[in-house]
Amino acid sequence: MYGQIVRDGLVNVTGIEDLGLTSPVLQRTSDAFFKEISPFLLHFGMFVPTIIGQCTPEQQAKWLPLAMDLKIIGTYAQTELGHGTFIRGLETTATYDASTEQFILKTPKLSSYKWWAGGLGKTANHCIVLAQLYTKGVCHGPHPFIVQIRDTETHMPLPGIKVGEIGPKLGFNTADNGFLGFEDFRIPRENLMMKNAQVTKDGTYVKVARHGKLTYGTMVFVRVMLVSDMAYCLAKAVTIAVRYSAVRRQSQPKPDQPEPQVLDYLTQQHKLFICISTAHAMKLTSTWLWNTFTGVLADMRDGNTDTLPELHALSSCLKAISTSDTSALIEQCRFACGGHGYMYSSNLPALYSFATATRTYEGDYTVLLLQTARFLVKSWEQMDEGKPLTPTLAYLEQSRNGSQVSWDDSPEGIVRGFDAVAAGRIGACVKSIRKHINNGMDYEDAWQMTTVQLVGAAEAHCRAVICRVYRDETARLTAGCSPGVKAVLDQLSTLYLLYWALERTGDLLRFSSLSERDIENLQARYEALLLKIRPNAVGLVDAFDFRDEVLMSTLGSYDGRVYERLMEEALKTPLNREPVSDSFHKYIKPMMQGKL
Ligand SMILES: CCCCCCCC/C=C\CCCC(=O)SCCNC(=O)CCNC(=O)[C@H](O)C(C)(C)COP(=O)(O)OP(=O)(O)OC[C@H]1O[C@@H](n2cnc3c(N)ncnc32)[C@H](O)[C@@H]1OP(=O)(O)O
Ligand SMILES: Cc1cc2nc3c(=O)[nH]c(=O)nc-3n(C[C@H](O)[C@H](O)[C@H](O)COP(=O)(O)OP(=O)(O)OC[C@H]3O[C@@H](n4cnc5c(N)ncnc54)[C@H](O)[C@@H]3O)c2cc1C
Repeated sequence: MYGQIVRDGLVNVTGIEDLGLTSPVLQRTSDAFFKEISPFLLHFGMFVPTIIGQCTPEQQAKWLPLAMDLKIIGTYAQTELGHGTFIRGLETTATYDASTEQFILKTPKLSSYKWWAGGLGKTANHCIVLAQLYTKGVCHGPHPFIVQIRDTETHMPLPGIKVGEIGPKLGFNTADNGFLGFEDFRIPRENLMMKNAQVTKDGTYVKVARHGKLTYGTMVFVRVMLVSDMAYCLAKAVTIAVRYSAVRRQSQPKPDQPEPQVLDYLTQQHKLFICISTAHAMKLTSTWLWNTFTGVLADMRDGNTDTLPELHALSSCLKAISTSDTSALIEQCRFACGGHGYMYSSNLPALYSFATATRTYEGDYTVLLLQTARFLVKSWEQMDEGKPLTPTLAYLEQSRNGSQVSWDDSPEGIVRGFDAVAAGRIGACVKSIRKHINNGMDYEDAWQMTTVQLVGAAEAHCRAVICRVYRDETARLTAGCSPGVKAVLDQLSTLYLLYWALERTGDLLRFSSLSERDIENLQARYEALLLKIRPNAVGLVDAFDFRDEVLMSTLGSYDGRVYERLMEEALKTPLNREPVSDSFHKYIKPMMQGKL
């Protein structure tokens, strides 16, 4: 299994590199090789971006060509057995020895061992290691180091290195996630990645970057990328589920009628059409986020880090919500396919196991939403002090006078409704924190007592951002489309708004003038829209344009030969090589004969 996945991975990487293909094609072409994950994912996904983001030009000149030519294979080892979220609590140390101009790496306890890095177990010979930097007896916090861990000729672990694979997981079982321990392992001073901080030969620590969190830059980049990855992953899952639902016929609602396509059931449309809308919503939002990200990078190149906090807040909540929504909706796609959706050959289990992992890695869902909440509360307090708000928080102004937003069920009105919900929930959090403080709590305890509400406020803010971006970008991009295409894409964006308005009626009743009758109207409009989308459902997923080789699904292939493909895959199962398993003769027959 591992050998084959490495072979496929190299064919994929070297083949595409030779063809000089761009990342979208890389993304689609890669998926034609793996149902799960390549052991080389972290090399290109984090090792190379960290060299670019954390190394000086001189260091890049040394390491980047080696990495891009696959002369070294890397990964990103930050998480430890004992710490993942709390980076400032990482236990691996890098202590500078000025007499030899080296750092000494140590994992002092079992809990200090690096754990999880993709490709670390058996594939990588280098890695980025986040370690607490000590020099002249002072700890300067977590810093990135580039560390060779295996001999590039023999691939044997270097002396002082303990490395191996962490074992089976829910998914990602071809990712070769590993563990790594250091026993007084020495690396040259130059292996500290010195773009944001340096250590001179005599051990003097020099802070270069104005912002203390630029070390975390790779995580922001990956979070931004993951939003796009989620759109792509969900689009594959809903392509499989909609195509299968068009082929599958089941039950007999009317005695004199043939069994209908299950796609004709309104409940099936309710399960699946939000998945089509969400794939579009996340793709458009990810492009908007990417443009925001590149804008902040440009500002930072000019020495201006003022826009970084908003980018951190946006990337955190959009990564959390996109991965959470995608995990839930891919599972919904599986549910929609009945028993055959549970077959590994459907590819829905593998898509689910990938998506649900993203809810955790690169920042746990709750933790990242609390990071966004921290920014929202600070923004509210700045608004109270009369300071200007950042663009994505302009809606807070509407809540300043505390008046309730009047409900308007037009698409723009619903977007304003979500703004009102976000503003109201943030305001409620601020009120809760202040109440606890007035009752004698310190700020940290008052914050902790409000965290359940804070997570909800961050989710509401993120939903409001997605709704607004999805609607605005759809309007902008369909301006030049044919009326037919515009109508269908408008239906999808309206469906997203109606779906989430119905999911959040409690909040809308609390923070707008929404009435019971309005809710009835929303429900009726939603159901009517499902029926309108039905005729275009298969065309909409075909438009995602996944080749069968990329979908890798017995249920989602373009020709619809579902039952033939299921049987073809079943007959390939090793257990079907012989009519009678040798376990019969070894165990079952003796048992039947009372001889066990
Ligand atoms: C081709 C591309 C392909 C991409 C796809 C690749 C897929 C690869 C597959 C799998 C890889 C998985 C890899 C990993 O999982 S790597 C490990 C990821 N780990 C994490 O994400 C850890 C999450 N934890 C954190 O981010 C932080 O610990 C924290 C939760 C933010 C808390 O940190 P800390 O306690 O230091 O921070 P505070 O809460 O006290 O905040 C201090 C101030 O710093 C600001 N801050 C925090 N983080 C950032 C950041 N990333 N960027 C900018 N600013 C940040 C925070 O807002 C506070 O600011 P303030 O002004 O409010 O004080
Ligand atoms: C498939 C996969 C691949 C991975 N690949 C890599 C990799 O290549 N490199 C790497 O370095 N890491 C990798 N990781 C590790 C990943 O980054 C961590 O698992 C993730 O950051 C979460 O940290 P944790 O596991 O310590 O969970 P914890 O933070 O211990 O979370 C446990 C629980 O505590 C809660 N919690 C934690 N802190 C707070 C808080 N402040 N407030 C409220 N609740 C809190 C969480 O919400 C969660 O419910 C990978 C993980 C997975 C699953």
